[in-house]
Amino acid sequence: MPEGSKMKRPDVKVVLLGDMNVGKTSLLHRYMERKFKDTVSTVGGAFFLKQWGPYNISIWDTAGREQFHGLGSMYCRGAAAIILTYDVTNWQSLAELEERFLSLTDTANHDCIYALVGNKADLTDLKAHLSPDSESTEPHELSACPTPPASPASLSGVKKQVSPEDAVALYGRILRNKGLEEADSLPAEKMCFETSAKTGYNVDALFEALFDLVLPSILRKQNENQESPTVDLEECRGGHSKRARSTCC
Ligand SMILES: Nc1nc2c(ncn2[C@@H]2O[C@H](COP(=O)(O)OP(=O)(O)OP(=O)(O)O)[C@@H](O)[C@H]2O)c(=O)[nH]1
Ligand SMILES: [Mg+2]
Repeated sequence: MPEGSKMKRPDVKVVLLGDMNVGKTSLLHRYMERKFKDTVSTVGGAFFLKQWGPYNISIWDTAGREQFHGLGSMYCRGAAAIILTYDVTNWQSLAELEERFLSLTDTANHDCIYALVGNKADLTDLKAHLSPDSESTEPHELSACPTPPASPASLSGVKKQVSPEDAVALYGRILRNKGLEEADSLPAEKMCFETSAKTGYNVDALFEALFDLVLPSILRKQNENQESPTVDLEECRGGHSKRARSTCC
C-alpha cells in the first residue's frame, strides 16, 4: 500500500480484471514501484493509490482465480475505467475476458472506459523484449550485437496466440455488449495495448492514457458532490425557474 493512502480519499477508481497468471499484479508493481518482482497469486483484491496531479486515483488489483470470481462485480462497482487484461501467449485468457469477466463490469459507471491489455509481449515481440525501461536489458546487448538478435519467440519458445486484430475485434464486441456505438466511443487503436510488466514496455503509456481519459469522470463526480446538498424545488414541482436551496424535501 503506498504511503499516505490511509489519509487520502480516492477521486476515481480504476480496476484490473483478467484471468489468473496474466500479470495484473506485475503490471501494477511495474507501474507503481518501477520493478518486476516475484508475485504470488492474488487473494481477493488489493488497491494502490496513485497521485495524478491534484487527484487521487485508486487502482484495484483483483484475483483471477475462479474461486474469487464472485468478488469481481463488487470490485468493479463505481469504476471509471476497467483494464481487461490477457496474456498474448494464451488464447484462452482472451476468451475468458468475454466469457467470465465482462459480465462483472455491469456494476461499473455508465460511462466507464474499457482498455484491453495483452501482457507478456516481451515473450513474443522484439521491441517489447528490448524495451528501454527494461532492467534486464543491458545497453550493450543492442550495440555489441553484430547481427540482429533472435526474436523473443525463438528465444523463449513461446508463440504469440493473440494478435492485435483479435483484441480490436473483442473491443468492438465489448462496446456492443454495453450497447455503445463505435462511432461515439473511444477508438480501439487508442484502447488496445500490448505491454510487458517484465520490461516495462508500454506500461506507463497504458496507465497514463487511462488517467487522462478518466479526468472528466473525476470532474463530474466533484460537481455531483458539490451539488448534492442542494435540491431544486422548482424542478421537483416541474417548474423551470430559479434554484432553491434546501437540505430537506
Ligand atoms: N515474461 C513475462 N512474465 C510475466 C509478465 N507479467 C507477469 N509475468 C509472470 O506471470 C506470472 C503471473 O503474474 P501475476 O502478476 O502474479 O499474475 P496475476 O494476473 O496477478 O495473477 P492472479 O493474481 O492469480 O490473478 C508470474 O510468474 C510473473 O512473473 C510479463 O510481462 N512478462
Ligand atoms: Mg495477482
